[in-house]
Amino acid sequence: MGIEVVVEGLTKSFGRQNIWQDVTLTLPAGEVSVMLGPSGTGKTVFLKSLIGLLKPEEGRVLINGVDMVNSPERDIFETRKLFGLMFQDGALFGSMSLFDNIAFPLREHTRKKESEIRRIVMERIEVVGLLGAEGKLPGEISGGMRKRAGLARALVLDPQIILCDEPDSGLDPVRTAYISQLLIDLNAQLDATMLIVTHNLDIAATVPDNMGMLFLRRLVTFGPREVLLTSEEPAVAQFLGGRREGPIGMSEEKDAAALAAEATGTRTARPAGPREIVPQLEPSPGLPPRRAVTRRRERVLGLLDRLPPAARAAIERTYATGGAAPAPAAGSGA
Ligand SMILES: Nc1ncnc2c1ncn2[C@@H]1O[C@H](COP(=O)(O)OP(=O)(O)OP(=O)(O)O)[C@@H](O)[C@H]1O
Repeated sequence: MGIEVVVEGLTKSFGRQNIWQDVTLTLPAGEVSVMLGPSGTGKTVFLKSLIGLLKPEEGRVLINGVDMVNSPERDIFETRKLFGLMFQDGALFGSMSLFDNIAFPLREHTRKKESEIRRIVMERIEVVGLLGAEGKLPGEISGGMRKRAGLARALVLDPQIILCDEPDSGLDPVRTAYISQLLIDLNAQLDATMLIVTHNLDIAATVPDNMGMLFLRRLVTFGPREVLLTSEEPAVAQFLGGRREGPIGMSEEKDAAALAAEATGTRTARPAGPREIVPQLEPSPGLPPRRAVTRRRERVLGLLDRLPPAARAAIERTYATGGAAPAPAAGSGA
């Protein structure tokens, strides 16, 4: 089963530029979580901080008792082996075939024989639907295939924590839907803890068990998906509605004048419709059910008293219908 990741009071700056401060959240073991946020809010910096590639000035990231910020490098290096990383562009070596790209972590970090490496690589290639393409160079395949190859490479060391940075970037809506399904299928097969960074509203609506959002150097919220999906926090509602009206501007934050003008002149603005919570994706036929589902249900029902009323009602509806039927979100979400 995947491993819980506990983030406590994390603050990161580059020189005088603060990226985010006091970020506290827990990625529940084996569940799928999504981190949303406008461009430049430090989502990639957050992923890199979780694996200890960037060092926040304050706070801790606890994984199996190792603090990825402050523990000795030796422990951080060992713990990093628990992770599978999928970067935005697939981060493949251009001169190597897909097979060699995917085999790379095994050749680099293990002493496995070539026959064993071949077995593992071909298994992962099959999981991501790339059988037959293993001899091709990254430049000979589409962006979607490169992403899937990047995902296959992230999986060869049997990760217990998988981090995906914008798995949808550069993909059309259909390919994005396939990637969404693949992420859920992987979770069903591996039971790994997963964190996906994305701007994509379809992924946000259908994939995660939990969701958070970074905005204005803070974690706006993090919790069961229903909390964010029913949130009336202006930045969350604007982001999920994909609207111009609201506190998020072209360069992250609107100034006061722009907000005031908007407040007096929005009569012509597109009205916000009610938000719906669509059902979460199920694993593809033939795959085992996600083990996270039962654990999550218990965990979330235990949290109910502490959640906002709209989220509570949405969770109760989800579980009353076995999680399969759509449930309208309470409130319009501004
Ligand atoms: N190594 C670095 N040194 C200095 N500044 C950095 C470094 N890495 C990231 N930054 C800055 O941190 C900020 C956040 O970057 P990051 O890539 O994490 O944003 P993001 O939310 O992932 O954006 P996007 O959604 O556009 O990918 C940016 O202003 C970026 O310039």
